[in-house]
Amino acid sequence: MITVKNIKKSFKKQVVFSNLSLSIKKPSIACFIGPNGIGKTTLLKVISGILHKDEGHIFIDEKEIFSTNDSFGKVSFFVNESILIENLTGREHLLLLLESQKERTEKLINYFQAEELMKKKVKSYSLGMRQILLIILTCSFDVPILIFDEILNGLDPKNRRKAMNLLMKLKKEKIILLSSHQLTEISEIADDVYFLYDNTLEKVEDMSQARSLENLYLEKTMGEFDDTEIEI
Ligand SMILES: Nc1ncnc2c1ncn2[C@@H]1O[C@H](COP(=O)(O)OP(=O)(O)OP(=O)(O)O)[C@@H](O)[C@H]1O
Repeated sequence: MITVKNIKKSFKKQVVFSNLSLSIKKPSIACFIGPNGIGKTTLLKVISGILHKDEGHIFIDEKEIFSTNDSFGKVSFFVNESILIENLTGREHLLLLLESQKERTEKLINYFQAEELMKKKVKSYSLGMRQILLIILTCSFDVPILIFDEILNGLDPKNRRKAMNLLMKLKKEKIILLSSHQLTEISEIADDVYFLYDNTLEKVEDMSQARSLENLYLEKTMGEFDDTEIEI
């Protein structure tokens, strides 16, 4: 269970968000959507304890989270590809994992048919290959909360479908937090969608009412929409 109460985060003078609250009580997929630069990644990092918040409270299973020390063993989050080490192979990254996670990891490698990928150095990886490694690393931890930032980015249709099926399976027993711009896929797998915009976190109450999540998104951000033709 995750409870977020009135959190605020700023970088120097820039307030990214303030007074945001959220409660997720049962295993499910919750996805954060919203414009570029609005604060989705920052919110995921704050919830996981990677970034310190300025104000407010975060509780995971009633334990207050101040840093990754508090979320350790409860949350798996590999932030994004910047965490990968270019001169190591995929397999060498897996050496960071505990012995108890190895069986799970091998199942994931097999699932993504990533045996060859694991032998290569990360510096030779494409965007999609990096994403697969991040998914394998994150899911190797059998913890109650998994967090993915833009997990579906760069995956080809087959691997995207595999990743979605994996999330659908894992959500039966875990809370999964995602950020994404892939609204069609998100409307297929997410139980709850939260729209981060204008310093509010609005839950999309009835996704069936919206003709599609994308239409809803465009309606909300229409004021910003500028269809001026480019002079080039
Ligand atoms: N380490 C940092 N130092 C200073 N500003 C930061 C830092 N990280 C993020 N920001 C700023 O915080 C704001 C939110 O960024 P964030 O990465 O959370 O957005 P996002 O919603 O995930 O965007 P996108 O959809 O483009 O990935 C942006 O204005 C960004 O420039």
